[in-house]
Amino acid sequence: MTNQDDFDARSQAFLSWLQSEPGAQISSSIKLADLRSQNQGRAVLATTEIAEGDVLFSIPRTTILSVENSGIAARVPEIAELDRWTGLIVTMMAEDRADSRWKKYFDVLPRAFTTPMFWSEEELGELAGTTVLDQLGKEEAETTYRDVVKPLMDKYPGVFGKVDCSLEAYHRMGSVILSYSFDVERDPEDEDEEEDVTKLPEAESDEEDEEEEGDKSENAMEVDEEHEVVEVEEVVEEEDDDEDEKFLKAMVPLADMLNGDSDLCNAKLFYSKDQLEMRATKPIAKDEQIFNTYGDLPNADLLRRYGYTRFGKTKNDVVEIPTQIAIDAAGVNLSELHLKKRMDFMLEYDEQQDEDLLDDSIQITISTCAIPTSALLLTYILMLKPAAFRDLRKQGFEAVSAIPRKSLKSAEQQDLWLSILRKKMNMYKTDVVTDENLILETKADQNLNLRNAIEVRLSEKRILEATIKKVKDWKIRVNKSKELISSRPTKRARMA
Ligand SMILES: C[S@@+](CC[C@H](N)C(=O)[O-])C[C@H]1O[C@@H](n2cnc3c(N)ncnc32)[C@H](O)[C@@H]1O
Repeated sequence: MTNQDDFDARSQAFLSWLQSEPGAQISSSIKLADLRSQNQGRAVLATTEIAEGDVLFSIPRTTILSVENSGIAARVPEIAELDRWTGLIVTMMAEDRADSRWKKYFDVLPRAFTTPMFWSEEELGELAGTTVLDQLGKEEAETTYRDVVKPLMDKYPGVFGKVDCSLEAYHRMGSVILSYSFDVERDPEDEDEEEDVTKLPEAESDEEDEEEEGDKSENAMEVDEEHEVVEVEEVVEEEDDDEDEKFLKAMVPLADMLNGDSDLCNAKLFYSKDQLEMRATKPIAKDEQIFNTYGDLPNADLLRRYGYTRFGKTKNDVVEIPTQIAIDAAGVNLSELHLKKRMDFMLEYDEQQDEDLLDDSIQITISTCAIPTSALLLTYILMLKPAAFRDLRKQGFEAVSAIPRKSLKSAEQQDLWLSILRKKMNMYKTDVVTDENLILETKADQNLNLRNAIEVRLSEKRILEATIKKVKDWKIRVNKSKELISSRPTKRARMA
């Protein structure tokens, strides 16, 4: 059998299996297609014109692959104690066998990935300076495998004796879940009407949360009173206990065969009590690809989670500067004790005012290319002369919020931020000009990983370049503000 025949046969067998599941329905207006030549794997295409609101397919809740639907948890009670993520990994490792109910589904799930989790050390080196490396979580995952997953599998040879229990299989399932799973609300009937829409477990800024909410309510469609459907979110990674209770981490066959594109998204998954339904959210032309959205993610996140980048489409990109770099630079003249006092003050400010001066990283978005006010406040407070800091502390947190914005853009801050931005720029392996040349000669079909790495790091460096220019252009009215100490390290600090 040729590779192509095998690919097509798997797609066909998968669709036949799904159609045979009681209650499952797949419209004849869609088909699975092979877009491997475009590095997009399987994809769903329209076979006819589709109207907005049309149901493309409907999957019973009983068909989804989840801890609850698999019989494994009944034989391995410890699975109930695991977090949703690890629980599903362990369940899927046990289900990945010839006689599994989901065998035909496993046959179309990937066994190889283009995500950096599977890159060589040399390839990872190409991502130096980007946030992808910090957020990879490979060591953490391997610790969970060693300390939790492997001992559990060894304890139940009757369940795991004949399946692949290797670290590779564990990483593979983790990656499948990261890029294919959904968070499905467990029991929509228990919810207040207002809260029917699934929420993103990952904490975004308040502003973004509000936007998400608005978006979802707009998209949530009601069919009729008994058959209410609400939108299901593509999975995000972070966990907390509430989310564990409310949302089921699940693999939804066929729903996960839609590729993602936040600009071209024309379908969404909605749920009712018993079914999950993929519906067109726009009119779709014959032969058009049907896209879901994975959210407005920066290319760095698309690469880390899904193994692709949107070539040249950078509108969601961000640069993240570790906050520690700003603290080290701005606090260079402070003794350990004084630095601690200021940090404590800001920690309390963050808690009480719901601000994020001391987040792990400072994010500069491509849409602003500007230092966030919270970051300017952080370095401003660290650079205050001792008497000015004592005054500020005495006046309390309202005085922090009332600091005039123009004081934040002083000559001292300008010097400091230019040095921070340049430091971040120097963390990348190459400079902008080198990458601009390199990207032209690095073809995706010849070296996809390198091409993706260049897409991510070049965009980040361009954001930094634009931000440096903006900071240089700050309109500084007073030459030297009296309340700030110079950002330049003193002799004592430099020697230390
Ligand atoms: C939920 S699956 C979609 C189905 C997948 N194409 C397949 O063959 O099984 C997500 C994966 O599809 C690929 N993918 C999704 N959207 C893509 C896009 N816009 N461009 C390139 N690859 C994409 C990535 O490999 C991603 O990890």
